[in-house]
Order: sequence, then structure tokens, then C-alpha cells
Amino acid sequence: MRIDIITIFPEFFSVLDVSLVGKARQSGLIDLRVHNLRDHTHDRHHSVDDTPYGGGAGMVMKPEPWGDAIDDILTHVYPVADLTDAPDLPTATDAGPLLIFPSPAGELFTQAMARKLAEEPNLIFGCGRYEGIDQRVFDHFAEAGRVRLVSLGDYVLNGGEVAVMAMIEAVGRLIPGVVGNPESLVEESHEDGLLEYPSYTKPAAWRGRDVPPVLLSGNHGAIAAWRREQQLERTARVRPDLLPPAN
Ligand SMILES: Nc1ncccc1[N+](=O)[O-]
Repeated sequence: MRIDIITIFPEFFSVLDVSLVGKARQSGLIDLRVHNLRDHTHDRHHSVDDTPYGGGAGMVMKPEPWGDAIDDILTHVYPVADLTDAPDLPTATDAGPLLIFPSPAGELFTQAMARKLAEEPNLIFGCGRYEGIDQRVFDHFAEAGRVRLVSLGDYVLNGGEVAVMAMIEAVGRLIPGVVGNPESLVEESHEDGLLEYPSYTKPAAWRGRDVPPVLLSGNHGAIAAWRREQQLERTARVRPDLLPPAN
């Protein structure tokens, strides 16, 4: 998978050189490129924002730098020249490039969405700052490809970078080969729609607390049943909204 990130803080993503995503980059499983939005400004101050039409506090990110930055990526990731030379060449995906903008006004990011995004050959993330990005950027690129505003949750961050980091981690770990043991992806919170069961490891007793005896029984049927019951109990207690509708 190729991932492009557009941001005014490219140094923010240097942390993606370590851990799982870092290894995936070194092995070529993920081709991640970070682009500085300011490289696509043309004024002396490299300005990327301006006052909002209609008044109001804060600043809005100007459309021109975003348009140039995204065009530059699309030209390289989706070689338009090739398409005009050989129009039957498929684009990277039939539905065209996927642009994701983190936003508190976006659709909620979920494990199901992470699984869908992990199937994309290319993702382009646009990190907004300030009061957001001029709406016409979303409208313009929605015509050529797919634009999705995605939210991590109902709170406000100062910009999209932290959200993009979280999404890249959630999506990246689902790409085949990134996580050593794919089995470990199966029994996790939200994979089956429920929260995961509690986990234990050695020692069997610790500060007067014993591991639940069923886990030491070797009875795999009883262990599976106990784990399922723990999932349902924990989900009902912490996230009743995730419980399947009572039939
Ligand atoms: N919650 C957010 N606040 C600002 C930017 C992005 C956000 N998000 O959740 O993706």
C-alpha cells in the first residue's frame, strides 16, 4: 500500500519510522510519503490560511495550496499521462483515489472502516489545522475520486496529524505481512463487534490474585465459553451500544 500524507508539520510523522509501521516501510509493505503543504504555497510567507468569509474567529486553510499538493500526488500516484496514452489503464482503484481528511465533522472511524481501508492500494491523508480546510477542496476532489471526512471521536484536536497517526496504525497493522502472527488480529476488541475478554499470563498467582481456574484447565471448550461470556459481560458494562440487538 502507498500512503501519502499532506501536513504543515511533516516532522510530526518521523515517529512512523519505528515500530510496526516502520518495519513495514523498511520491508516495502507500506510506501509512506509525507508532503509539506507549505511546499505548495507561492507567496513570500508560505501562507496556508486566511480569515473566514462570513466572519468568525480563527483561520481557514486556503484552497490553492491543497489543490496543488493533491494534484501533485495524483499526478505521481495515478499517472494521468499513462491514462491519456492508454485510456483503458485502470486507475489505482476503479473508484479513483481515496482522500481522507480527519475532521470532528466526519464519519466515525471504526475497525470495520480500518478493514476496508486496508484493502485500498493508495490512501491520501490531508491533515487540516486551524478551523479547517476551505470546503471547495473537498467538493473539487470528490468529483475526480473519493473524499471522506473521518472522525476519531467526539472531541476536538488541534489538527489532523494525531488522527492520521492513529488511522495509519489501525489500517497498517491489518495489511497482510505487517503483523507477524495474523492470528493475533482475530481475537481483538471490535473484531467481532464486541470488546475483548480479559487476558492473563504467568505467574498463576500475583499479589494474592489467581488466574481464573478455567484458563488453567486445558479444556478448550470451557475456555472459549468463558471468554465469550467475559466479552458479553464487559461489552454490556462498558459499551452497551455495541451489543447485538436482542433478537
Ligand atoms: N476530533 C478531531 N479534531 C480535529 C481534527 C480531527 C479530529 N478527528 O477526530 O479526526
